[in-house]
Amino acid sequence: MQQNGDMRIGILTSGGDAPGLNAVIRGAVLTGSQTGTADFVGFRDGWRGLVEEDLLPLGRHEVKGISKQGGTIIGTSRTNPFEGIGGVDRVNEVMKRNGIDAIMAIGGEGTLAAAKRLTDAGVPIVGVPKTVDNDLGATDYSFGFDTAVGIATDAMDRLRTTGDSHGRCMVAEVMGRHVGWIALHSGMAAGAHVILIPERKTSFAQITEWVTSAKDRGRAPLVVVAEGFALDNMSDAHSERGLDTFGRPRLGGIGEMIAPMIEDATGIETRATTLGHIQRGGTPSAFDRVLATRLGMAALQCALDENWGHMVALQRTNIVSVPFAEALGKLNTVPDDRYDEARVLFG
Ligand SMILES: Nc1ncnc2c1ncn2[C@@H]1O[C@H](COP(=O)(O)OP(=O)(O)O)[C@@H](O)[C@H]1O
Ligand SMILES: O=P(O)(O)OC[C@H]1O[C@](O)(COP(=O)(O)O)[C@@H](O)[C@@H]1O
Ligand SMILES: [Mg+2]
Repeated sequence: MQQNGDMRIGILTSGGDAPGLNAVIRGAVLTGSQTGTADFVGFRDGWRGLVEEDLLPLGRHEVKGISKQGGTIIGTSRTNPFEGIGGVDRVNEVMKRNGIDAIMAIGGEGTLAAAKRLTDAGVPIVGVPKTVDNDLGATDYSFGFDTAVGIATDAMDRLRTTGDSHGRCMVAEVMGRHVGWIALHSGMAAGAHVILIPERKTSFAQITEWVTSAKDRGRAPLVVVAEGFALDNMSDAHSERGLDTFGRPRLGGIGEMIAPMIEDATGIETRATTLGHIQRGGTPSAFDRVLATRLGMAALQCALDENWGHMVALQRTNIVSVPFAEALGKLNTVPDDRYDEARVLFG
């Protein structure tokens, strides 16, 4: 690891939490301490802690044993760093007063968009991609996704035994606002008879055909649906819970919506389960802990190299760094051939 003297870095976690955030923090903090290259402070609750100057110490002691803990020990929020008392001048002032040389921002596309605006204005920031949905471009996988898939698969295995016992159709709704990676992977792993993802609008007639064909073979049909899925006659994803703090529709409820429709159309008793935030909670998988630790270590190196405006990413098995613009350029959607491959086994 390059020695750049002591750099003081402020870490923040922003946006929805994801299992592995703590492992990123630990990876960066321990490496800085071990190599004598950097020390760290935390900003509480994402950009809020930065603009409101709400800091906490982040040394070896604070990160002891946290890579197996879900959530984030420094808190998260959806504060916009440009709103209220925020803005570039305020960020510079808080950094200067606290002797902070650089910021490590761990977040999804919203957080990285904010980070890009600040970096473009001269604030030294490096990024770490975070998304359970796995929807960020430029990184093959992000931590949290593997854990979410594991939790969803376990839930579906359980839904299948109760579904089999009653001969029911079970509908499982999983996360996935714009992309269907969690649905595709957990659905394949659990042997679902139907997988519905935001990238592929599907007719209700096609869904009932798959459900009926599975039932006719003596199976209890399992339908996996991503929260962002829309039927081919719907213009937007189903939303019935108002807006989030950033003004976006809160998704969820498509499973509950289609379950009675399936029952009415096929005569098969149908139940819906929404997995919701269970997918984001608790212990990260070993894969996510390793990925998150490596990303934290690499993000520190990115800062020591003064590679501002870059985020670290997993490409094949390597950790690389890419400009924010590249990461934000395009969503990591499920390619048609991956969906078509799974579709062969539907019904
Ligand atoms: N273009 C932007 N400019 C400034 N702040 C932004 C921008 N986009 C998002 N943000 C801030 O970053 C926060 C986190 O983004 P969000 O999309 O909610 O989570 P994530 O980073 O997980 O994708 C948002 O609530 C918002 O306050
Ligand atoms: O309930 P919250 O925190 O507003 O978040 C819900 C959204 O966050 C997500 O879990 C995605 O989070 P990521 O940004 O980690 O991909 C979506 O699947 C869901 O729509
Ligand atoms: Mg987001």
